[in-house]
Amino acid sequence: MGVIFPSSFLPFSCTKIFISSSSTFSFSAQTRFGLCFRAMSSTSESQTGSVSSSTLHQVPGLDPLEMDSISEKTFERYSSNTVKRNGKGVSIVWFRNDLRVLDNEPLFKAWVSSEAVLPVYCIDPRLFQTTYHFGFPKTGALRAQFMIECLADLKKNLMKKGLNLLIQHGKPENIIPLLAKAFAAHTVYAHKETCSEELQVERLVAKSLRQIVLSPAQGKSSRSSSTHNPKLELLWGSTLYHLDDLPFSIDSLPDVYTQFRKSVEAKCAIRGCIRLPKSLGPPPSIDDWGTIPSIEQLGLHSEKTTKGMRFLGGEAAALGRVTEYFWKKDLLKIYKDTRNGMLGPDYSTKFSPWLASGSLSPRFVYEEVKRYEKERLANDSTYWVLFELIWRDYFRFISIKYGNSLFHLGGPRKVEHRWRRDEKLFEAWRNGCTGYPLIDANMKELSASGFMSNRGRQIVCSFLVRDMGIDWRMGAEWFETCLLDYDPCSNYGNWTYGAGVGNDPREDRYFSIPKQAQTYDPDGEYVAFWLPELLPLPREKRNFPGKSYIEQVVPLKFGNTYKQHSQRSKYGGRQSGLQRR
Ligand SMILES: Cc1cc2nc3c(=O)[nH]c(=O)nc-3n(C[C@H](O)[C@H](O)[C@H](O)COP(=O)(O)OP(=O)(O)OC[C@H]3O[C@@H](n4cnc5c(N)ncnc54)[C@H](O)[C@@H]3O)c2cc1C
Ligand SMILES: Nc1ncnc2c1ncn2[C@@H]1O[C@H](COP(=O)(O)OP(=O)(O)OP(=O)(O)O)[C@@H](O)[C@H]1O
Repeated sequence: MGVIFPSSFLPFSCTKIFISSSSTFSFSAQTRFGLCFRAMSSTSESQTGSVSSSTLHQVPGLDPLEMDSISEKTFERYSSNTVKRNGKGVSIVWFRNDLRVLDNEPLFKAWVSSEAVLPVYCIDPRLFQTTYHFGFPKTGALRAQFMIECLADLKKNLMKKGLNLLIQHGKPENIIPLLAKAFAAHTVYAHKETCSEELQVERLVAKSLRQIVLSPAQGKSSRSSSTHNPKLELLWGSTLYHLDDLPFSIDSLPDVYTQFRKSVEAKCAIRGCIRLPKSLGPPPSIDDWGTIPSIEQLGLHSEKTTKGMRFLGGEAAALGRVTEYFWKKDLLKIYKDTRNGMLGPDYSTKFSPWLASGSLSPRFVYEEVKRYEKERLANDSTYWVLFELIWRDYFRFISIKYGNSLFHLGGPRKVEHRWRRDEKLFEAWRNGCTGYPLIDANMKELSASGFMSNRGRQIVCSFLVRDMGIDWRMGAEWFETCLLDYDPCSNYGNWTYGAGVGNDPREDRYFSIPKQAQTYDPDGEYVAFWLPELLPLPREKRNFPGKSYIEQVVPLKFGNTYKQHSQRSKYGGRQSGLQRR
């Protein structure tokens, strides 16, 4: 099919970047291999006590050949010889936040229903504009880099399956219909999203496809004798439990997590992963498949992670991380005991960046947990990973039920509260200069690596909204910029929880900094890693450095020391301290 394409273009205006960059780093397969990383041993640093403030961990800590071999074997294990193709003409797969081959239903359906599949990814300029209220970069450089790596790996994996990935720069509603017309595609398959920005794009794509008229003579796609429009078929595929299998309608989805979890666990089964044939080819004939952009072409400056964790984007890395965490390091069996850690790659799975980009299917994680339980052991820890993944499901389904109120100041419960928008305080929080080492270390980790532990996220969220009294959406939007695993449902869902405007049965989720420091960083290893100036202090002083550290920008709501805090609580302070879940 010798069709001439609209050539790639870059309609982006340069976005202001908030995090400064000291060096340039342009991704290529070669540079990825060439980077110097220290591989992790099977125990985390916090367990061994050997913290070096310059440590950089690649996640996963596997070499590229090992990752390739893991993904080959996994694809092999998940391929099917029995599925049959029975369609005509061309179908399009519009990739969105589902940058994977394994367990990808749109890809499967497109293959079954056509003679040729055209996989497309549109680099949407809106993703590189600014956040809704406070004008931060919508996508920070580290997540953009991660996305670039995901695209490179997706292209590679599709090529292994006999296809390719067409990369186009522009809005899907402009590009997809042009392609549908050029290839006389009968259907565009994609995964369904739930938040209004993504839903709006779906509506626009559907609308512009309706304006494309294909004659019966166009392509081999027409099954009828009359003219027709290409269809947009949206499929559910981002959660463990399928939307259609929920035991309640979305309107009556339980607001309380525990009720939601118990109900789905009792009444729903998790569907098996979709199995694809070994080859999905041939693709339609295309002269120019487009190029994966560099970070600069996205209007951003490259940033290099030099300490902490450096996550590799892509499905091969995602499958590698599952293998590393479950099978190689055998960490699944202790997950529940380690998951509240903050330092190093091994206290928790670190699956979230790949889950958010869709390079990893939660159903695949489920099947791996079950395999591990069968082949190694089943305990509270093996179950707890699923428990946490159900939180992810919960926030996604809540986003359908509550729509935009998830993003509104009063949250789903429409809570009235006076919030501050003190820029100076916010800047201190964002830059990690609050005078509280635990807050500062976490915020520095976020800026430097695009990641923060769940414990850290809860602590810095509580500090911003409770101790500083700042509009929680400022924090949520900053997380939106920085997080590699940014996902609107999990991010805004957790922030509404932390701000007390979500559906949390515990209304005042206050985290006492001194108590959190004493419980989760008793030797100050975490804070000394991110704030090396604290390293010379005695371990018990690192979280309580007094005048030897920068001045505290606000007092704590319930006092500055753990002791004081306990006394106040006794005399009527709100419930605080350890907030495990
Ligand atoms: C204020 C705040 C903002 C957050 N923003 C995001 C976000 O944008 N994207 C995101 O994926 N997670 C978010 N989380 C949830 C959680 O912090 C991360 O999913 C987790 O830290 C990722 O690390 P992990 O993969 O090692 O998690 P693990 O502890 O290994 O958990 C396994 C998986 O379970 C899911 N999960 C665990 N905890 C939660 C949770 N509280 N909510 C939803 N899913 C969960 C994640 O998919 C995670 O990968 C946020 C939490 C808070 C408190
Ligand atoms: N994927 C997403 N990422 C971040 N924010 C999102 C996403 N999808 C939707 N939103 C948020 O949803 C909100 C939609 O705002 P909008 O004002 O259009 O909603 P609304 O319900 O009409 O609000 P209002 O009632 O105040 O007019 C914005 O805050 C926007 O940032």
